[in-house]
Parts: sequence; structure tokens; C-alpha cells
Amino acid sequence: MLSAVPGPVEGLSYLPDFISIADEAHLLSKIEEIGGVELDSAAGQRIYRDRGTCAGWKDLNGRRSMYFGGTILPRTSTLVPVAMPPFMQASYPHILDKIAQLGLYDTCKTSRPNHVLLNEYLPGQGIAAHEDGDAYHPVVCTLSLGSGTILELYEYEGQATEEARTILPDPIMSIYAERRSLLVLSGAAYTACLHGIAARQVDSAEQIQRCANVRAGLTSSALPASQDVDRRRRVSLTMRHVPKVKRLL
Ligand SMILES: O=C(O)CCC(=O)C(=O)O
Ligand SMILES: [Fe+2]
Repeated sequence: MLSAVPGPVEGLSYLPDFISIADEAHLLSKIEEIGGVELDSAAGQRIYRDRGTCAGWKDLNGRRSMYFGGTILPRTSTLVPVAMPPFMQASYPHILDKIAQLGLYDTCKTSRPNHVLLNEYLPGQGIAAHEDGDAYHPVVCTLSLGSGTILELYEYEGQATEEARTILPDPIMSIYAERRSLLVLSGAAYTACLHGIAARQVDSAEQIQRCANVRAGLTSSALPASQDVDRRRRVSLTMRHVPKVKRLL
């Protein structure tokens, strides 16, 4: 069940074991296939697989990322749609159908996300505190594959104005995103806060125990209590709904 995470910021929900171990392995291998460049050993040539639905991995600030669903025109926040790869939409493990069933996107035209951003984090990598912005319906779902991590929420200092906004250095709330879990950011968590992931090799037992969903007992029973956890390669799928979609002729 998707549970609201109690804490100082409203709008965070968490669902451990959203997908099975087999689903996770399947998704990771499909992502590898669609994102990767393979060397054809016989011909000694690089071959690109199925590029109809995705442009493959791109380096972004030292991390790799790619997206499904199309590109978003920055000036107008309009999605130029491209079909999702089958493993997201039409076939097993039917991730977007599972998301639709949660009812989070019932007010959106398609009742489900229409854009997916994938980020790859190697141990030691993170993402600086940021806001996702207003191109999206303010409900964002993140599925974690391969490794857990800690997502931290930050706030701006005092009565921040658009021009001079200082981010308070200490996170106001943190969440342990286990592998195979779904984390939902909405409400104030989406509109009033920033979020980021510290670039670390290890999440200490203390840091994990401080996470609001761990404290509230919302994590999977497989989470080791009071143990440091080495980060492994994590691939996150951040699923969003872009309300403005360009009509293709
Ligand atoms: O990888 C994550 O869990 C967070 C990704 C994120 O915040 C983003 O892509 O906007
Ligand atoms: Fe984000």
C-alpha cells in the first residue's frame, strides 16, 4: 500500500516492494539493451539497438541519463511525444499500468505518466538539490532499481524571493528509497521544497535511521536495521505527466 510519510513536509508517499525481484531484473536488462551501445564482436562494429523509442544514455553532469516518452520543449513546456518502449507500457511488467492503478494521475488526460527520466548513479554519485519545476503535473513517482539511496528534502531560507533564494544547508527531511520501491513527491514536497541525493559511497546506519519512512516503519522488512549500507549502481525511473502534449500530424 502507498503510505503517506509523516514528517515536517506534506506530500511524500512511499511504497516498498512496488515491483518484484524478477521485474527489477527484467527492467534492468531491458534498460541496458535500449540504452547501451554494444560491440558486435564478429564485425568489430558498434551496434545500436532499438532506437525508435529512445535516444540512449547521455552524459549529464557526470552521470548518465536517458528519457522515454519524448522531449520537452523548454520554452513552452510542451512534450513532443514518442512512444514508450514496450517494457514500460504495453508488456510485462506493465509499470505505467501499475502506476495508473494508484490513482495519482486520475485528473490527467491519460491517468498515467507520459514521460520517464532515467538516471544512473554509480556509488559516490548523487544529484544536487533542485526543483523539478512547473512543466509537470505536480505528482512525481520514482522507482529505484539496483540499489537504495537517501533522497533529502531542502527548503529555502525565510521569505525567499525569486531572485535571492538561499537553500538551507541541512535537509528538512530524508527518505530512504529502497531498491524496487516507489517514492511519490507531491503537494508541498513538490512545490515548496528542493530535493537531492548526496554523493556518497555508503549510507550510514545513522543516516538511514534518520529517514522519515524508516522511522515510521514503512520500509520493507528486508532493510537491515542498524547497519551501514554500501551504495551500488542505482538506476532510477522518474515518471511524470506533462499536461501539454504537441499533437503530431
Ligand atoms: O534519482 C532520483 O531518485 C531523483 C531524480 C530526480 O530528482 C530528477 O531526475 O529530477
Ligand atoms: Fe528531481
